[in-house]
Amino acid sequence: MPKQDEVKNELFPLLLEASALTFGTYTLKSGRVSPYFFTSSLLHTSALLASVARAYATVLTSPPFSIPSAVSDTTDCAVAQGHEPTYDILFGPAYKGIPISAIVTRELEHSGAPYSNVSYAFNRKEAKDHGEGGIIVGAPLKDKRVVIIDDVMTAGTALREAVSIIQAQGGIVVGVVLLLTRQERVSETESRSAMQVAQDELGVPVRAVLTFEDIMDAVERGDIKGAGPEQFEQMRVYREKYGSKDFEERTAGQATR
Ligand SMILES: O=P(O)(O)OC[C@H]1O[C@H](OP(=O)(O)OP(=O)(O)O)[C@H](O)[C@@H]1O
Ligand SMILES: O=C(O)c1cc(=O)[nH]c(=O)[nH]1
Repeated sequence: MPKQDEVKNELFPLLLEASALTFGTYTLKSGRVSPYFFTSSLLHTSALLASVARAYATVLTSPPFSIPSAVSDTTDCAVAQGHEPTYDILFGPAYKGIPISAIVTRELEHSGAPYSNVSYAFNRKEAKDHGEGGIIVGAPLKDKRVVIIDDVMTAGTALREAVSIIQAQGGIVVGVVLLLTRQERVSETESRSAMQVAQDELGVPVRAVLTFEDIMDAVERGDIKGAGPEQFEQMRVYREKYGSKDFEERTAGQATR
């Protein structure tokens, strides 16, 4: 089983146990009214934080975020020296991205010497006008390769804000890693997902440990306490309204295979 599927299988039941996924009526940052909500702020125990950190770190230490290290030619045959990161900094957008960027940076220390200088940074939602001032906390971003780490992506507003903050500081966005992509269209006029738009426009990899499809499948199987056929139908209707084009294309492709 691919490493990233193993991570998903380990993490998903823990998220459910922590009630990080709930069903009801929720107004989102985008103004959309959703029948489900993912609350990463409930992942606050040391055991859960450890699992969350491992999940992100697994993605970040695998291609395309990590690449084989420079080969050594001290002998006639070149020998690969493991992997090294393609990034210098993990950036967590305020607020929920903040603890995540810190715990994942800490977790990377277990991945060997090439990761020991990976740093974290995050923004303040309001600029500080005393002390060190400014809106960035953590590593300076100028000329650094930055991966954005967030919990969930819906319409991509938080991601766009993070990209402009990083670019204004002279940083270079080289990737995005999320816990959950809700696979929604960006807007009425942009039917691609926020994830696809970010990949197309920034030209960088965007990955999520879990997808909306994973949640739908789990609800359909009856694996989630408090979510049955009624919730499945509400999610189906919500997907009709806000599902992205790339999501539709993939499910159509699966149906014809
Ligand atoms: O893709 P989008 O439509 O932007 O929605 C997703 C964003 O919304 C939430 O943050 P939010 O800013 O609501 O709150 P927080 O301060 O609790 O992190 C979430 O943590 C994502 O960052
Ligand atoms: O789009 C959002 O605002 C949003 C969705 C979600 O599932 N969880 C969250 O924290 N924010």
